[in-house]
Amino acid sequence: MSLSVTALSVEKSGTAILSDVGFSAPPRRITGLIGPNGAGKSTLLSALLGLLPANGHIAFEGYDLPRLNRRDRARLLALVEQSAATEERLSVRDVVALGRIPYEAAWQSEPSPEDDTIIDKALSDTGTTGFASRRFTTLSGGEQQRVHVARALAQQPRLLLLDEPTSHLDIRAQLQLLALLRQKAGAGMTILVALHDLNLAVRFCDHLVVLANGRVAAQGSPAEILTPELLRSVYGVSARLVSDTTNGRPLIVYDEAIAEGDAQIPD
Ligand SMILES: Nc1ncnc2c1ncn2[C@@H]1O[C@H](COP(=O)(O)OP(=O)(O)OP(=O)(O)O)[C@@H](O)[C@H]1O
Repeated sequence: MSLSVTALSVEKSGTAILSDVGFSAPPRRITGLIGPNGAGKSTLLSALLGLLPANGHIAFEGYDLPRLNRRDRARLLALVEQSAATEERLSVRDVVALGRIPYEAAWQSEPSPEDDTIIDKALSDTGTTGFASRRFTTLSGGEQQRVHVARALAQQPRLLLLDEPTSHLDIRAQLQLLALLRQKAGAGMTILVALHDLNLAVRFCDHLVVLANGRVAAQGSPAEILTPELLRSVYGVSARLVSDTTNGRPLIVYDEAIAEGDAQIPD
């Protein structure tokens, strides 16, 4: 069953940040959450994880997510945040092991042999095995980002949420991460990923949800919804879509930012 969000609203400091947001993310697929700066993508991901008070309905695989306790929710879904504070002294392996906390028995102080296998797999999937014994804070931004993905994978979620997971990655690491997400979706994970790179979104996502001004401006397959009109009205750019014969998906070629008054961002 899909992730289904209905009439979701979030306020911060008395300001409406998300209003009447409704969308679904198909199971075992990658859904891209796109939209300009400030559209509400991070707020939406935090609300799905239950980190913010929100009104509305969030259902996943028959569960009413806001009604689940923290531990059950953490076994069902994981979030890779844009930036996450991490305890200074932890090794990379310790950070990834945090993903196993929702499964720990009350008396358990060390990861079990089964946990160790899962942690090893998460490290190798993200190409971070070589850093395992390093102190996390000594890693570069891109290396840290991959470790945060490993921590979320170690959580073995059925629903994986990622907030701009490619922002610090070089192009090879970006392609590797998105290929890994495709593999995880193929193996049964439902994935919702906020992305700024629309060409990556077109190439790797099965479904897109476009946020603008805290509302859903469009949702559907990349080919259906990414039109020059949408790029103009939501992002304020003039752009063309050209066909890429290698994978049948279009490529976006950006021409220029249009004058602010010309963009018609939906209210
Ligand atoms: N405490 C607050 N009070 C008022 N507005 C806030 C508060 N916190 C966040 N906002 C606003 O909420 C909006 C949505 O922020 P959010 O971080 O969800 O956007 P985003 O789509 O993830 O942006 P980006 O692409 O820049 O990461 C922004 O305009 C932000 O300024």
